[in-house]
Amino acid sequence: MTSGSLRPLRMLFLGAPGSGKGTLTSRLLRAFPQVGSVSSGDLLRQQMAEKTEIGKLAAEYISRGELLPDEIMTRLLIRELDSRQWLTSRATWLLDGFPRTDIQAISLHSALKAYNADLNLVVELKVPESVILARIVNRYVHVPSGRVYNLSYNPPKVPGIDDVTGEPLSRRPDDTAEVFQRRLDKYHATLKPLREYYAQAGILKTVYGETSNIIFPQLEALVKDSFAVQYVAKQI
Ligand SMILES: Nc1nc2c(ncn2[C@@H]2O[C@H](COP(=O)(O)OP(=O)(O)O)[C@@H](O)[C@H]2O)c(=O)[nH]1
Ligand SMILES: Nc1ncnc2c1ncn2[C@@H]1O[C@H](COP(=O)(O)OP(=O)(O)O)[C@@H](O)[C@H]1O
Repeated sequence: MTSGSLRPLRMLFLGAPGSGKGTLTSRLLRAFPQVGSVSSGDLLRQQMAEKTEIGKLAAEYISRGELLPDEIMTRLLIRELDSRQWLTSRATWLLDGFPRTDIQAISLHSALKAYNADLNLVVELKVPESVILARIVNRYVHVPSGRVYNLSYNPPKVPGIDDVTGEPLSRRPDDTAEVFQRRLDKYHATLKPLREYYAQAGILKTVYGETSNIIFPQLEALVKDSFAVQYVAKQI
């Protein structure tokens, strides 16, 4: 149910690579159809597939498990939010993968403040590293849609083929054990100041679990109870 007193949801997902941000975002959007989402990683992979200038640059950084420069990512994401008409106090959206550094968080805050459209919920996913390392080797993605599969957890109906479009799935160039470890190290290095920034702002919440099925109900409750978002029947 929506109510006048509750605010539109503007949420950021924080979580280690492979912790389930993409998976949980898809489930949240099914439960709350009004919410839109932007994944910075998906945006970059689409740019890479289209071989744009930024896509070629992204390929270099992503293959090394390094973060792209803050100002490039901030410009890309603000442009994306603007193109979706989300820079307004009435907008409801979810960000996955950006901001990822405190510099990006400060830049996003100053951009959104001007529209009275700032983030009002940051959720950190806490999943044991041993669990996520095992997932990465089985991850397949459908780049155009951002849909995520896993050979053991949620395999495609037809091997190597996206369930919805019938287009081919692909492995991510940064999902090798070596590059993944670098991304994990980078995540830990950038998380602390980012977590402190949002804890200071009073909008940081944490959800825990070894599986997305354990985490999802925690997420659903966080969103349903505090924000003006339409909730459709429980997702099976
Ligand atoms: N075994 C298992 N795999 C999962 C679970 N949740 C997500 N996955 C898979 O683990 C991989 C990482 O999930 P993803 O949503 O891409 O994580 P992200 O990198 O944080 O966006 C994907 O292949 C998912 O299909 C889970 O609860 N159990
Ligand atoms: N906000 C960002 N700042 C800098 N680089 C980014 C950002 N978002 C994504 N990237 C680049 O794209 C890669 C893939 O991002 P993403 O799909 O979010 O990966 P994961 O969630 O598995 O870490 C990152 O490892 C990084 O190289």
